[in-house]
Amino acid sequence: MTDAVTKLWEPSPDRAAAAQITAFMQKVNADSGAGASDYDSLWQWSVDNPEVFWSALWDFGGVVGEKGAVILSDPTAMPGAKFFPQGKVNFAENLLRRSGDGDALVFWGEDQVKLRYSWDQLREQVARLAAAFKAEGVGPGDRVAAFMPNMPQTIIAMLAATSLGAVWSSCSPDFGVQGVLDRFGQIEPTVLVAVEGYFYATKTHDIRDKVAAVAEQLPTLKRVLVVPYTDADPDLSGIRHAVLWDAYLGEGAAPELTFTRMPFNDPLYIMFSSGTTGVPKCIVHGIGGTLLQHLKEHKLQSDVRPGDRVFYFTTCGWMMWNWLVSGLAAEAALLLYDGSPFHPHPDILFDYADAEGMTLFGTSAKYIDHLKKIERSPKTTHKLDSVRAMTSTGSPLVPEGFDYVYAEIKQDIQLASISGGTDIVSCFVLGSPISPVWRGEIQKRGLGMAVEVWNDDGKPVVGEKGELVCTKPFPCMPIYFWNDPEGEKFRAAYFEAWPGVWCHGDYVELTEHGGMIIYGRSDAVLNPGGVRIGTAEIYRQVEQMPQVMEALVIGQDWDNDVRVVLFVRLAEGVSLDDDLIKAIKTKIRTGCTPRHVPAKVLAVSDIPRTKSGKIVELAVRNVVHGRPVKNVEALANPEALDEYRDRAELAE
Ligand SMILES: CC(=O)CC(=O)O
Repeated sequence: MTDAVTKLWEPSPDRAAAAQITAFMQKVNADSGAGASDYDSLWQWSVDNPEVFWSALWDFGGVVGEKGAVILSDPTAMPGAKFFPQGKVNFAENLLRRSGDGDALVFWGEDQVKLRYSWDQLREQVARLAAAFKAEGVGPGDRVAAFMPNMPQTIIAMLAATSLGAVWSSCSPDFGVQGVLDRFGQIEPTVLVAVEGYFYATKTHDIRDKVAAVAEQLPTLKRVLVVPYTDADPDLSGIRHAVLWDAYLGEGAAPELTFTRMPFNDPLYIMFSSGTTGVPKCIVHGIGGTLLQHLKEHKLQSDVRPGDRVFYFTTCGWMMWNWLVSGLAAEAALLLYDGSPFHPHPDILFDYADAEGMTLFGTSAKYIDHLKKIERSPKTTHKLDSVRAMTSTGSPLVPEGFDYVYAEIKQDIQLASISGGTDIVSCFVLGSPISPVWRGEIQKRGLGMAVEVWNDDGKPVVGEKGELVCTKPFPCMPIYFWNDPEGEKFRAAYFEAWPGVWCHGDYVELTEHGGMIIYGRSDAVLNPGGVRIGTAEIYRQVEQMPQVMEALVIGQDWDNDVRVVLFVRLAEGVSLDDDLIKAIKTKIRTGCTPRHVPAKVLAVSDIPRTKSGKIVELAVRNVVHGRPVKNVEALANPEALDEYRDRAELAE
């Protein structure tokens, strides 16, 4: 049920000609006879020739390291294929390839703290910290964990750890003690890097008690390195093994920075599944796979160039932080922000864009939806001259969100809705700087990613809804799950539906433009009367209504069938009377089909979400069915679930 689709943007011929992906295409045409003339033919060649493609990408991305003679071993084993099995790289070495006094990191902690590091200063800080870590005994394979905001010291610590071949894992300081222990307790870190407090929505949060409790319960810790953020001289007497950042880094001449080159497929990051279905799974990503994939996504798919200024609104508990920091490998400066994106006022990120010459503005669909709801018009209040691309993720960006960006933010911009996630620390589908943007569609499938949409019979379909699958190995597949020696949890997570094929769990449609529409998570699909409905189809309709701020929809088991139940958070001063319920149902009936119309519409004051902002349909479904919700620690607002429990309206 795709509407007539409008082309909203197209790169000018000059812009397309100057894009790095064009240079890459010319190179592989000349060197390897790729015969590509546009994005789609380049994509086809890349998935048909994975060894040539990923090897060419290594060269084009200027990867620092040793490639080895073998590009791909066991090419048909999935899982099991290995890219660059003899390759050796160091992640930090690749990110610190630039030097000089130009900006490498800029930081705004809301409007409270501003910091700036040049490439040389960044390198010096990394060198000091790496030497201190090394003296502590940190080496290859050891885990360094961070309980940190998205600030420069987090990146410095990651680079110092990975320069030594250590493995990095992070979560944001709004996590509760149990949430941190559920994650870091599994991976047994040697060092914890933490702040003493953080700012959110202009308030200061002192987290020393949380840090102390975490340190107490992580027996493997040798050191807790504390970054003073909200208080320059905090009392750390309650935190075992605590030392302040400056004291730990030391004074005097900085030591020389060296890099331990590690096997390409050794661990770099440990990420965590959102964990609302049990203790979070520890997803381990490899050094080389992450590096190569991010080089591709930055340079080719987002046209990030040396000297660019890349921003993503993220915490370091979300994989978009890992994606952002790799921008250093494309020689871009990173614009970091921590805190609320709406404080001290709703335009703060646009102030940041103008003040710092932002070139890529990365954000979430929820942020765009919210700006639209509160009727901001950044194009009239800000210049935004430097911004060439905007990316959106976290949940599907609806067609009206595309309209809003072009009408109210900027007309000449590549708007790339992107999607993949923690499981691959990157994207399956994302932007193409040489292709049009069609309303409501993610532009393209990522180069080298053999993404298809399969129907229930496991047949590829176009223009029909189905499962997003990837049929061939790709380098940024997790290398394994932590504490899963036989790989059982790993296989169960991705390869159960179709052996040998990655099934991502997204309910999607491949369009005639080679673009993708995401209708929601497959496990949240509603099934009234046996008809499959993606949750995003319903959100798209109700969130257009000014009375509705946000919505969450589930299927409730009812009378041997499933009925659709819609929860709405209403705008201030609006109440859910019969007229509004009728208007909501009419909007859904006319925008979708009678099958989509909810049997029940209920008002709630809050929508539960994970700490990275994703609404948790499955947790609500469990609460409504009286089933336990595992690991509520993963939620930003677990108390919100109470409103969904034992609702009398859902018993009749
Ligand atoms: C790239 C993404 O898919 C990010 C996310 O939604 O988690």
